[in-house]
Amino acid sequence: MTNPSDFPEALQFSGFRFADPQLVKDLENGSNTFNVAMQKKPTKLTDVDMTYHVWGTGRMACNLNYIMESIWKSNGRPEFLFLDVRPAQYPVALITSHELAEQVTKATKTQQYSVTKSPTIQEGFGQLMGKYSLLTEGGESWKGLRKTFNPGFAPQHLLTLLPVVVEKTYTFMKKLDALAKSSTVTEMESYCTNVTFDIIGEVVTNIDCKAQDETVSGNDIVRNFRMLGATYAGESGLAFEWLNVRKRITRIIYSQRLDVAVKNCIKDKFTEINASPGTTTKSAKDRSVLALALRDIDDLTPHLLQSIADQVKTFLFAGHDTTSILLQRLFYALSIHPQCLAKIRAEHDDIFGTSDPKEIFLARPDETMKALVYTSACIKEALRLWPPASSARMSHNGFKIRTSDGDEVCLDECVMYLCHYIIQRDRKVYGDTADDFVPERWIGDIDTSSATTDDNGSLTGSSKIPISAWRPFERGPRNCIGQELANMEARVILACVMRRYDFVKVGLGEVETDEKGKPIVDEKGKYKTKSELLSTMSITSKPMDKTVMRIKMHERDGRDG
Ligand code: HEM
Repeated sequence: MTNPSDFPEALQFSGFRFADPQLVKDLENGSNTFNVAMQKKPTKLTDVDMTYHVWGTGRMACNLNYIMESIWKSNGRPEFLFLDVRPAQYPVALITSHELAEQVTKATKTQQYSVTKSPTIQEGFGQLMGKYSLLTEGGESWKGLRKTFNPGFAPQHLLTLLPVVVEKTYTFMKKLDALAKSSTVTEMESYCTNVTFDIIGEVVTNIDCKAQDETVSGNDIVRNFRMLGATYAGESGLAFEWLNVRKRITRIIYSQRLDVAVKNCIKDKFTEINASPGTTTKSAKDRSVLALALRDIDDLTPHLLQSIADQVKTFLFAGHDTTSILLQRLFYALSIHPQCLAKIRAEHDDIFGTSDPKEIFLARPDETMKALVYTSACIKEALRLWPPASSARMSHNGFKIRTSDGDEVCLDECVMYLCHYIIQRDRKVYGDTADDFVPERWIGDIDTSSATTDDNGSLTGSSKIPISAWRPFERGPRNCIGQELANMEARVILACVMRRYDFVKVGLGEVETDEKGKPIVDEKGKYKTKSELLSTMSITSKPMDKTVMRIKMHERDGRDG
C-alpha cells in the first residue's frame, strides 16, 4: 500500500495554498514554468516542464483535457498519474482507465454513495449552482435531494414531456429556416443553447423561458444565466481561476441577480400551489423540479428557499449547456461523415416517410423513440468522442484504488480527475478506430442508461465494449439524473432536422474541397478538413468557435417553398 504521505515532498498534500507572492505574479504573467511531479508508479517521480505540455503540443492551452492528454502520453499512457499543481490547486490524480474510474464512482461499504465530489467543483462553480446544489452535496443530504427529484426523470414521465420537446424543436427549426433562407454564417452555439434552455426551463419550472424568442430579451433567469455563464469562459474549475479578481466580482453580481430571479419564480409557484384548494391535486401531478421540491412544504423558510433555488439553478445549468454541446458536435460530425449522414437520413425516411415527424412523435411516442436506433448510436458515439463533462472527486477516509498490477494506492486529499476525454478514446477498448466517429460500433447496444446497465461494468450487448468504458454521464449513484432527458432531446432534434438541412462548417474544421469545389474524401470515407474543431473549456468542453456554420435547406427534402 502506498500513501501520499510516503511520497517525496513534491507530492505531499498541503491544501489550497496561496503561494509566495513571486509565484503568483509569475502565474499572472503566464511566465511560470510549473514543476509537475508525476509518476507511472507511486514510487517513481519525474519532473516535467509544464510549458511544453501547455504550449508545445500544437493544440494550445485551449482545453485542460488536451494538456492532460499530452502529459499522459509523454509518460507512457499510465492508468493514472499524479500532478502536483500546488499552489494553484490541490494535487491531482489523473484517472485514465475505465477500470479505475469505476472503482471511484461505484458504491462500496465505505463509500456508500461513491467517492465524494471534489471541493474544487463548489469552489469553482458554487456561484452558478449555489452551495446546496444536488451536484455537489454529499451523504444523506444528497440522497434526500436525489430521492425528491428522481420521479421527475422517470422514463414514463419523460415521455409525457415529449410534446414540449417537439414544440421547442419546431421553434428551433423556424430559426434554422430563416438562417437557411438568408444564407447567413452563424454560431450554432446560441441556437442550440436556447432550444435546450427552453426545454429544461419547462422541465424545471413548468414555465416558458422564451430563450428562443428574440423579440423579448428573455426573462430575468435566462438573462442573468447568460451573463453569469459568460464569466466562466475558458475555465475548467481545476486551476488558476482564483487569480482573476475582476471576474470574481462580476460573477458575484450576476450570481446574486440570478438568485433573486430564481427565488421570485419559486415564491410565485409556492403561492400558486397554495392559492386555491383545487390546485393540490393539480400540483400532485406536476412533476416539474420546482413542484417536486415544493411538495409537502407549508412554510417556505429562508433556508428552504435557498436550497430550492440552488436546485433550480443546478438543473437549469446542467440541463442545457451539456446537451447544447452534444447537438453542436452531432451536426458537425454528421456534416463531415457522408456515409453516417446517409444512414441517419435513411432511418428517418423509414420511420417518418413523407409525414411530419411531429405527428408521428405525438401519435406513437414510445415506438418512435425506440425505432431511432442509428440515431441513438450517433448520439452515443458523439458523447464518447466529445464528452462535454467529466468528474472530479476527493476522498478523506483512506480510499484506495487497486491498479492493474494489484497495487493498492491511497488517493486521499487529491482531486481525482476522471478524464472522460482520455478514458473514452482508449485504444485497448476501442482499437484502431478509437479516435474515429463510428456509430456502427454501438449497434446492438444503444442503451445509454447507467441505471439499467450491469453494475459490475462487464461486457454487454453485441458491441462487446465494457460498459464502464462509456461514461459521459458518469456511473454509479452520482450518475447524471438528466441523461434520458438529454438523450430524448437529441433524438427528437436529430429526427426533425437531419433530413431538412445541410450543415456546412465554416472556418475552424472546414471541409477541404477539390478544384471543382467538391469535398475531398479520405480513405475512411470522411471528408478531409482543413483543421480540427478543437474544444475549449468553459466549465464544460465546448467547440472552440461556438460552431460557426452555414445552414442550407437539404435539396431532396427542401420544403422551404
Ligand atoms: C449530454 C448531456 C449531459 C451530459 C454529458 C451530462 C453529464 C453529467 C455528468 C458527467 C455528471 C456527473 C458529474 C460528476 O460526477 O461530478 C452529471 C450529473 C448531473 N447532471 Fe448531467 N449531463 C447531461 C445532461 C443533463 C440534463 C439534461 C440534466 C437536467 C435535467 C442534468 C442534470 C444533472 C444533475 C442534477 C447532476 C447531478 C446528479 C447527482 O449528483 O445526483 N444533466 N451530468
